[in-house]
Amino acid sequence: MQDLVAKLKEAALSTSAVQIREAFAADPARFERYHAWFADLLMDYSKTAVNDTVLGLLSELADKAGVAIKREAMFKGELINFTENRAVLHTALRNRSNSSVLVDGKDVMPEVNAVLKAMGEFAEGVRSGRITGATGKRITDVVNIGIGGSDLGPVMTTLALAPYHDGPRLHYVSNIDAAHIADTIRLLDPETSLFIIASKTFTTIETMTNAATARAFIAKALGEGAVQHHFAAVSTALDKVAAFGIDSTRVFGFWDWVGGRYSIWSAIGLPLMIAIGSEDFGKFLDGAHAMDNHFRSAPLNKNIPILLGLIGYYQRNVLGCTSRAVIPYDQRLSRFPAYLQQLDMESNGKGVTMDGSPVAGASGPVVWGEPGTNGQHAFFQLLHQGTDIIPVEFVIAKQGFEPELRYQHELLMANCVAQSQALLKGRTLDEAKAQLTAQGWASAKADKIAPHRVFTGNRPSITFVHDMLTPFALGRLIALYEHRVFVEGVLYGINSFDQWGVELGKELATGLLPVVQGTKGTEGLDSSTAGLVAALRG
Ligand SMILES: O=P(O)(O)OC[C@H]1O[C@](O)(CO)[C@@H](O)[C@@H]1O
Repeated sequence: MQDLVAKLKEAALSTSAVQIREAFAADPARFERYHAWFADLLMDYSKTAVNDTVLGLLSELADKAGVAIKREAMFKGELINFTENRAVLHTALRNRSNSSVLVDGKDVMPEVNAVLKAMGEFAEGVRSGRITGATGKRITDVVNIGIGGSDLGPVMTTLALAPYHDGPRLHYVSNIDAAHIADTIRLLDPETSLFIIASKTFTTIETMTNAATARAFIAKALGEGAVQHHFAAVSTALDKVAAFGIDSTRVFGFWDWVGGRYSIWSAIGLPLMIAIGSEDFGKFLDGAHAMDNHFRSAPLNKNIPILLGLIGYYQRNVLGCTSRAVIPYDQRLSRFPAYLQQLDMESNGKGVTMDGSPVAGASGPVVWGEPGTNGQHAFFQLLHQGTDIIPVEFVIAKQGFEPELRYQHELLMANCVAQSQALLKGRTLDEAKAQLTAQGWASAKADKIAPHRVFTGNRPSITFVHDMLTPFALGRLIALYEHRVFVEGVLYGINSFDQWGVELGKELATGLLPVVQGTKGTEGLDSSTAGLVAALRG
């Protein structure tokens, strides 16, 4: 592996000697060579610093790291999350072919289908008004209480699919900060509210605490007996859900082989299903399944998740880019970057390889972003003229859902393409001077100001274009990014499916609670921690 990385570093020197902008000048058909289609989804990666040598070496690296073998191991339910002794089978949740998927010799598909059916019945019952609150009133507001993977997926997808939202209003409460639940409850009529407690483990302190607050809200307003009518739960820990007092007919299970950040396809997707209906939720699963099939079968040079993973790895580990920005030119994808932060950074933010030795180079980058065009008026300055090179990934649809406002969509598209063009092209000192002189500036003044108006250009971006942000397209897009994270994880040689890095803070918070409450002293704490606790206690 390391010899290939060294060769890639050499190749990268020659590529950057060529520069992306010059590569376009030298090869007018560059786009033809460096783009891929999957149905209506286009990936344009011609504006990245790759050439055939780099792609050839990356493909060798993928072979050597065993991307194809490990991909099959994942789809077949092998225990690839070895630190937790678990299979990784979010793909089974959207296995629309229904072919059997074995875990420990047992086909998981009958259970997957049974939960999906139960979710559908419940969701349609709430949507139609057949399932009501304790006083017989129709449910108008559904509140999902969960955090991390039990929140980000449903929140992000509910916003993304707003044009399909014809069920009750959805609210999401995640933060332990009382402000979150208080501000939500203030909007609710208890008689017409349904709470879904979503937690894989059913132990997460934020979720359990917010759930208790919600329970008290219902019990106080409608009596203890009403609780069963106003709560449902999604979890793998059915015993703990029963102890909370949620009726077993309103509990939707999933399995330890579904990672939290990969769980939107499971019963964790229940709020989305209530919002858009089971039929459109099925189309969302169809889209992800289509991407799974593409990932499994397309040749490497046409395989969009593999290409995205290879280029992501190259930018991070060979070119040394420490972060990447994902900029959807789609307001409804406003939470997509936040969703990707958990997906990518909780998966690939690791320091040791599978055998426990330190990662040789870098592992996953910082992932961040905001929708365009808003980002243009905030942080794009740094993307264009800052000293760090930050690869950008743009996502845009050919059509919006507002045909009567087509002009606005045209402006959105023009801006998206213009940003990738500006990152590539830049503006030289001579061009900046010429522009100022043409505007009538005196030569000395133009000389002084021109350097501030120079854009280095040659800044990489990938652009995804699809027809429209339908449930199918959204499922496909999320699955695409899941598989890119998988590919990069294999190249880094790490386990992308555990998350031990979140444990220490949780443990320490538990220990600090009595100190913050004042029932335990600050002895033994470092002076900063003790000082902060003292300041907070006042
Ligand atoms: O669904 P749970 O068990 O409440 O966990 C919530 C989130 O907490 C984490 O374990 C990290 O703190 C995530 O991986 C997970 O998505």
